[in-house]
Formats: sequence, C-alpha cells, structure tokens
Amino acid sequence: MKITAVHEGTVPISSSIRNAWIDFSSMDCSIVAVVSDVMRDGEPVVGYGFNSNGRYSAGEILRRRVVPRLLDADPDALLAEDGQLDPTRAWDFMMSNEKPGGHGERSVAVGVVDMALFDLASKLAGQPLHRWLADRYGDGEPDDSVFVYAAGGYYAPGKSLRDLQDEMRGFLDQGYSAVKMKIGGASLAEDLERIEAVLQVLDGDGSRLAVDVNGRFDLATALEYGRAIEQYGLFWYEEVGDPLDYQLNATLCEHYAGPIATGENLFSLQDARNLIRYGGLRPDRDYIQVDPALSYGLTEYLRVQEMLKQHGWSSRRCIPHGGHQFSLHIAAALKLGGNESYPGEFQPTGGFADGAVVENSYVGLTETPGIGFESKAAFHEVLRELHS
Ligand SMILES: O=C([O-])CC(=O)C(=O)O
Ligand SMILES: [Mg+2]
Repeated sequence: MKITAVHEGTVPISSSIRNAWIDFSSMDCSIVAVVSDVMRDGEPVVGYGFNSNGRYSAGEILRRRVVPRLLDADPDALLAEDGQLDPTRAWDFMMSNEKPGGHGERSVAVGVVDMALFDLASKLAGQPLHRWLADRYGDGEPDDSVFVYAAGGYYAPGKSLRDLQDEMRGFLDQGYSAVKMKIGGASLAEDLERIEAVLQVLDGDGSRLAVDVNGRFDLATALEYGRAIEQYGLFWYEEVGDPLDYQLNATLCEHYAGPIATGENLFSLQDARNLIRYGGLRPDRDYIQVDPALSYGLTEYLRVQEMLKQHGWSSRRCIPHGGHQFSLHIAAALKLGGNESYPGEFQPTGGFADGAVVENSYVGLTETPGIGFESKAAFHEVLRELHS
C-alpha cells in the first residue's frame, strides 16, 4: 500500500452565532483526501479528514510542512508488521524537525491528516473505524451506541428567551435528553434568566443542562457565577477560565461542588497532563473534552488516554468536543463517556451519518467502512471534489 497523493482544501463552516469569546462569521475548516494505490470497484481507496470546528483551516502548515513530509516517507515505514497501514507510524514523519511546546495551529494540521489515515486504514481493512479501533486499542467489543448531548444555546442577533427555549425543545424532539448552552457573553443577571428559561423546558432538571463559558472568566467572575449557578445542580460548568490557567481551574474546583468540564483547547499530551497535574480536576465527577481532531489526531489522543489511566482516570470521564463522526467512533471503541453533538451547526462537516437516530440521548454507529463520510452525502460530495 502506497499513498499516491494528498489533496487539501478549505470549506467555510461560518454562521451568525456567538459564544462568550468569538463569533463564527469567518469560521472555516481544512479538509484532506489521502489517496492510496489500492483500487476497489475501479477507484482508488481514499481516506478523508477535517479539523472539527473552533480553530481555523491550517492550509499553509499542511502544504508547506505536514503533507510533503508524509509523501517523502518510505511507504514501507508506514506499515505495521502485518503489512497493513498503521496511521500512528505517520506521526513521527509529519512532526519531524518540529520543536516541542507551543502547539498552536500545528496540532490541527497534523490532526486532519491523522484522521484521514485512520479513515483510510479502516477502509482498507473493510471495517468501520470503531471496530477496527476496538480490535487494536480497545477490548475488541465497542459500545453499540454512544451518549450524545445537544450543544447549542449560542448568542445570536435578535435571539429571544422564547427562541432559546424553542431551540432546546427542538433538541429534545430530536431525541436528546441533555443539552448545552453558552453563558458568559452577557451579564450574570441576563445569563441566569437564560438558564432558568432553559430549565423550564427541562422540567427544572439541572442535571440535563451544561453551560459553557468558552474561557471567558477571570477567577473572581468564575467564582461569582459558580456561587450563582450551584443551586441548579447542572450537568457541568465548562471551560470557565483560560484553558491554560490551571491554577484558576484548581481554585474553582475547591469552591464549586458540581462537575466541571474542560480541555477542548488543550492540544497535546503535555497540556492535558498539566491539566491533570495542576488543574485540580476530580476524577469522580469532572470531564475532559480534548478533541482528537484538533490535537494532533488519534495518535496523540491514545497517549492522552494512557496518561489518564496512569493518573487513575476512567475513559468514561472523557466526552470530546467537536460533534463529529471521528470522535463518535473513538468514543465507542475506547469506551469514553460520550460525544458532543451540534444538531444545528457546523455544516457540512459536523454531525453523524445522514440516517443517524438519537434515542434517549444515545446514537448508534453505522457499519460503513472507515469513518463513514460516505454516509453523509452533502459532506461526501465536498470531499470527493478534492480528488476528482
Ligand atoms: O462555541 C464553541 O467554540 C464550541 C464549544 O465551545 C463547544 O462545543 O464546547
Ligand atoms: Mg466548549
């Protein structure tokens, strides 16, 4: 098996929504197609990848560094002892001559290609990625379905409390029982009104509602909001301060008794380990949201899982950011606690297979080989254009 070409492009995933830190008016995303020399039904087998959402496309790094290094690698050096493609062997080539630390956008570029290589390897084996992964990195028996919660509740121009409630009712109608909304982009009084409006839709059950600050608060505001919302018994209080301010997180954990979730903007094993070492998180209630697509791919995420195990954390405490198919397979294979879902945002890249049904906040996986982009028609068309 040889890689014959890697094609790279950018797709817009922009919208008018806003969280406490950014708007998404110019959000875009890198996509790649890794073409192999293996032919099936007269066409080459191709692996696809994209970089989740929240970080912009990384075309320059892909074109100038990551892709040329992959294409220069000896094809045999990418194969396991059984002669099959082993995506984790590509990582050292893609990262050659890169200094450690300061992970920035580089982790996005490597993550996109890593995803495409996992898609390709599992397609070549004729298996859906979750089964391929469970055989190699799990216990051979992936979960049949994965817990998903519906993320939304953004700020948007002219959006009323009634609109917010309707959005959340829509999520419940689609089969979700847990939802997430944004806070920290308005005053505390206004955010409390928004939270209470959503709680009405959830029959007052705070354990079904997560709130996300997107890193906006300083310590004083984090604690002030924490005191105000603790009474609701929320599902979690997310990314409350700067993602790299471990001390802030640790202090918050001493004062806020409910679950805390963070990690979507930690892009490396080292950053995740510092969170565990210094962030004060509690393995009996808190959640780690590292997104494999943004953080050097599944190859690095496997290292993160190993680190968490060494520190006594269950994989069930991990619920990745991103709402994409790649993490859905990873969640089933590695027995994570679940996966995010954005029923209303980040198209055409985000979300699951076209026919995917959510029931009681669980979604099943398809048996399509690979990640299953082929069962997501609108996105598949965009991906196919990369190499046709
Ligand atoms: O608004 C965003 O950037 C997305 C986000 O934080 C999340 O999905 O948790
Ligand atoms: Mg978030």
